[in-house]
Amino acid sequence: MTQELNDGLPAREAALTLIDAALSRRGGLDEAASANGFRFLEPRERAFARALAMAVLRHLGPIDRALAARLQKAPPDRVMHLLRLGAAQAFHLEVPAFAAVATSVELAGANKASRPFKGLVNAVLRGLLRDAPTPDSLGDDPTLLAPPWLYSRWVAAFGEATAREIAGQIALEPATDLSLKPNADAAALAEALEGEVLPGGTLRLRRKGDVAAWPGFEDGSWWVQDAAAAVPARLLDVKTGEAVLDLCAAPGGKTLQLAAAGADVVALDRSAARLKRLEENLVRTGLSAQVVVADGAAWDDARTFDAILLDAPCSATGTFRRHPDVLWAARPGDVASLANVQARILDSAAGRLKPGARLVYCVCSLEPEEGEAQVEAFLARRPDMELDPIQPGEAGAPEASLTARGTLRLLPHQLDGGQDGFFAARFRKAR
Ligand SMILES: C[S@@+](CC[C@H](N)C(=O)[O-])C[C@H]1O[C@@H](n2cnc3c(N)ncnc32)[C@H](O)[C@@H]1O
Repeated sequence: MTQELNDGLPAREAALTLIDAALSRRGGLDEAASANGFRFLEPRERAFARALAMAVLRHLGPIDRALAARLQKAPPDRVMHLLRLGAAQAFHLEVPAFAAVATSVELAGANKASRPFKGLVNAVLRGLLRDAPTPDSLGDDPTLLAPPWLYSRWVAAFGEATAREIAGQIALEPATDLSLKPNADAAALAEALEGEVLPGGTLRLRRKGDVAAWPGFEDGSWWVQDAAAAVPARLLDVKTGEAVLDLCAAPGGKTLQLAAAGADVVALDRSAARLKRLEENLVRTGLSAQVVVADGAAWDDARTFDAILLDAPCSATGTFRRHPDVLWAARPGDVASLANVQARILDSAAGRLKPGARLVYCVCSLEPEEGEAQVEAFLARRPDMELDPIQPGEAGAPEASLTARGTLRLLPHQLDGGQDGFFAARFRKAR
């Protein structure tokens, strides 16, 4: 083993931890990435470990299928992750085949649980690289990129052709999107950051790296927010001085939009830890909001509002471009139980609106139970609420995302370069 390959071993070992955490529990990847063992790696190693784990998770379906064809029975988890890591490096990260194999074999030998499988790791990876030398020959077919149960749901909801388009986005690395403060010079920032201004005003960049070092970060001219995630707050069209409640606010991308538009914002969330990030974002951007830690369904406060944004907790299946782990950690029962939570918070939101006030409900989910079905059930429960149809081209949303009902079903492939999957609907309370 050369020194150069040895240098990459801590990052690869850390990647194994990330993969294991991502596949074993919801939120596991983020948890593992903020654990001390990971944070104390050199920044370069940390970035490499993350890139390795992402490459595995973005291509997990096809990689696992190719490996399964070479394994008589499933090996222990660590061995399976090592095989996945070897395959992802060789097929998707331009790591030379010999290095992908040698480092996986070395790491197999470094641990008691995987040591007996050193020979298997070597043989399986060598065979795979010999017989399937390109990602295409590995079978990087969109229909394999999502877990089968989720893919079947997307076929049922959107049809086979659209489900393929959606799933095809799983393998692609997303751009970085920025939301700009209204007084920021979009053209100057676009030039400085080599970005493109999208309809609606999001600045899309291809650059990677430490965003805190980019022009405009320190002076709070922008914050990172996916193009689709920026749409719902625009739909509220808030005015200076309006009383606005952001009912599931943290880490605060949408609160910043509402505050930047001049509204008097209450930013509520159940998670104090996530609200800390929201407060840091407010300080950096020089914006203000009243921050409240509470359960949005049971907040003991009698105030009513001109507008409410409810970006509800959800299965987050639409965020797979940056969080491919959500696809593999989600369980079929999650959608129904989250839909119940959403309904409770929606009802609470309706009770906090002034007569004639607006409510925007959104979720970063691709699942109809959390979107279209949630809207119909809410309207049936609340005769005092009516749908306020969204107009074509409103808020910078691609026209293809507008449904016949006047809600938005933003799908990942509907924007050149991709976007998160989101659902949004706007309601108005009777006067
Ligand atoms: C999709 S995220 C919100 C993202 C945020 N709107 C933004 O743009 O940055 C959902 C949030 O709902 C919060 N949450 C979950 N259950 C809640 C509840 N019952 N009441 C209030 N917040 C809740 C979570 O802590 C999480 O921060």
